[in-house]
Amino acid sequence: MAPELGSLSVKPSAIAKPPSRAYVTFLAGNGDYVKGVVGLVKGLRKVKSAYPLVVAVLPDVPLEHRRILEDQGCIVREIEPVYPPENQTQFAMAYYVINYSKLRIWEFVEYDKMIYLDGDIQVYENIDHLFDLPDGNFYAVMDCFCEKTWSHTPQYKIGYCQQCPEKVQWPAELGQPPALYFNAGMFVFEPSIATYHDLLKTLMITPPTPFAEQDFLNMYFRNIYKPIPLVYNLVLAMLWRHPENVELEKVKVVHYCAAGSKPWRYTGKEPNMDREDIKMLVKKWWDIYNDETLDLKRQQQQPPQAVASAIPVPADEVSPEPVSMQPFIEALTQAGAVQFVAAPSAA
Ligand SMILES: O=c1ccn([C@@H]2O[C@H](COP(=O)(O)OP(=O)(O)O)[C@@H](O)[C@H]2O)c(=O)[nH]1
Ligand SMILES: OC[C@H]1O[C@H](O[C@@H]2[C@@H](O)[C@H](O)[C@@H](O)[C@H](O)[C@@H]2O)[C@H](O)[C@@H](O)[C@H]1O
Ligand SMILES: [Mn+2]
Repeated sequence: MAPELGSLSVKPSAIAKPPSRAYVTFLAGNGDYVKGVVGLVKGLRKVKSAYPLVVAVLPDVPLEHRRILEDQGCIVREIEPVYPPENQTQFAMAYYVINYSKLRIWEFVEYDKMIYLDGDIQVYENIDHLFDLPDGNFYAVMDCFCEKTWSHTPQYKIGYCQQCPEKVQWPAELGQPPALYFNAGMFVFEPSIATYHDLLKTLMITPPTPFAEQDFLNMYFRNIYKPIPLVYNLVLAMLWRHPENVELEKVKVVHYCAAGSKPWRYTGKEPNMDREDIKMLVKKWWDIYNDETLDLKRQQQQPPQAVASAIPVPADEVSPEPVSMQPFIEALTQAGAVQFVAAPSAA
């Protein structure tokens, strides 16, 4: 029976709900990584990201730190730690054992899509367009195997790196070259309860390895991993290990993961830390961290019309141009296993 006009009702499922998206980071301990997260949320604000920053905090993150983050507009979510099975593994860094707790973010299913960023990452150009990448894949930037932290691996021992596979050929007697391997400091993913439970179940039967959850995530997502250009996660060691692959002026996201490069602990004494580009990137981080006009409280005190002028946003960052995803998507659909996903032209 045709419904009367007045009684027309639209099925809830017919009302398309806007996709729910957020950036997410991970914070553990009562130390100084909270500064990294404050810098990150201010950086996302400076590039006018349209999405919030969720912070997955372990129980040991003090209330004072949680308040600082909430005052900056972060959504603070407490998570329980995740530990790998009992093991004798020597992690590349002893504290890496706590990084398995990152796996809890797959449980944040109130979001359809999330971009994970380490707390030692800064976003210098808007990357919101990455949320429009096709669903069903795991997007991240390829890592580099040349730092001493990799000295336990066969690729390090023969001088092979995926960043320059033609420089030292992978010897046939070692079988297939290693699968493409991503840095787990930044990735685009879709939270899912089924994936979350399967991740934890798989973890319990997977012997831990030196790069902890990064190795585990590479193994787990190897069939749907799609490399994205390094402009989305500049692992600092690339500057001295593969300068030919880096166009610093095009880099959108910097990952302060090289030893001695955490801006809030920077002394300039460790190897490579006296480089001019490192000093410039550390200053760039501090400029945002110290910029009070980027503090949420300050912004809320000013009438909206004043806010736009209060933040001296460089011309190329003013209301970021919509980025066409087509080139990205075409590259993805054509990409076999190996090719990069080319950055969109306007990116
Ligand atoms: O004491 C710590 C160690 C790590 N982390 C979090 O875990 C991430 C991964 O650790 P880190 O970035 O130090 O690893 P790297 O990328 O330098 O290897 C950090 O960015 C933080 O988000 C933290 O909050 N507290
Ligand atoms: O727990 C393992 C960690 O492994 C990764 O860091 C490494 C990796 O990038 C190496 O390639 C570098 O040589 C090294 O300096 C750097 O610390 C992730 O950045 C981090 O989020 C986390 O997953
Ligand atoms: Mn990191």
